[in-house]
Amino acid sequence: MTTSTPTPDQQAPGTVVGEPPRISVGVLGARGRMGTEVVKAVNAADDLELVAMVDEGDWLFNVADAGAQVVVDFTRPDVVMDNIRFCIDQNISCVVGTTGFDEQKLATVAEWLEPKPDVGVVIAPNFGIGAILLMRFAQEAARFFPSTEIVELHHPNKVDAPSGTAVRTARLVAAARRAAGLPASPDATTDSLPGARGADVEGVAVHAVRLTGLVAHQEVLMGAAGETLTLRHDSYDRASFMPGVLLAVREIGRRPGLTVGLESFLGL
Ligand SMILES: NC(=O)C1=CN([C@@H]2O[C@H](COP(=O)(O)OP(=O)(O)OC[C@H]3O[C@@H](n4cnc5c(N)ncnc54)[C@H](OP(=O)(O)O)[C@@H]3O)[C@@H](O)[C@H]2O)C=CC1
Ligand SMILES: O=C(O)C1=N[C@H](C(=O)O)C[C@H](O)C1
Repeated sequence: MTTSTPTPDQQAPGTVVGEPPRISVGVLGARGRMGTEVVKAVNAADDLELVAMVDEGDWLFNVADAGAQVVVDFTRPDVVMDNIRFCIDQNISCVVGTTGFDEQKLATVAEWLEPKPDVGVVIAPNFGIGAILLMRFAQEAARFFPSTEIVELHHPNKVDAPSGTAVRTARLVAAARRAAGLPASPDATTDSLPGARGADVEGVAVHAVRLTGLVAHQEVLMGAAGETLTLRHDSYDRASFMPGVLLAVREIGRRPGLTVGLESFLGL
């Protein structure tokens, strides 16, 4: 099917001719590592308009006063819930990349959204398309391997460990293992030094490396008798997260309620 823009004489009476209205976007954590990149990406997009930039100590009402329709949050796990609550109260949809969400926090956000049928919130631990695909591949492969461990590797200033992506990947792998009726992993969990075997996320060991020079990387290692499968994703630049963030900003107005992960926005 081909489409063309109607000329003024073909236009229905009362229809305004011209570009569709731009989506007004506010950024929380705007001067942070991710926020800076989001500001750049929004400014470069013809269909989006940056209307507010908020950091710690700034007046959060700025985003509402500026008429933001969508807020993007890359702040800190200890402040993100207050930000989401504020936005929902103000009928502003949210695209949240900040990490630190457990089932209880997700349920709380879903509850806040119940009386707000026009507000959407998407909470995604990773907006990188490759990272999202890695999670899906790990979920698919998990049932074929008795052993799975996850190694996540990040820049030294990361605020949390393990990463939100690694925790979500481990939970998806654990769910796939349970669904397939796999017994607990056969791998020894004893460590002679505390921490040597990593963190236990629903029976999946997660190891966190922090290293100058890295950005965001993850390996999922799976083992069976005589073979291993290694899935690896590397974000070498924070630009890698931007197509996912912009997709979420454009889509969230059409997706009321809570969405966890970007998978459904990608048709996965
Ligand atoms: N989902 C994804 O794809 C990705 C998620 N992340 C996650 O995003 C989060 C941020 O990461 P990163 O950008 O590296 O962190 P930074 O520390 O670089 O940025 C956080 C920013 O948030 C600001 N901030 C702190 N408190 C508030 C507040 N109450 N309101 C508004 N702004 C506030 C900070 O300001 P100040 O410095 O003045 O305190 C800072 O500018 C982390 O949870 C990280 O894991 C990161 C990359 C990708
Ligand atoms: O803090 C980061 O940098 C990142 N945080 C997210 C996470 O914790 O999973 C996403 C990505 O790994 C980068």
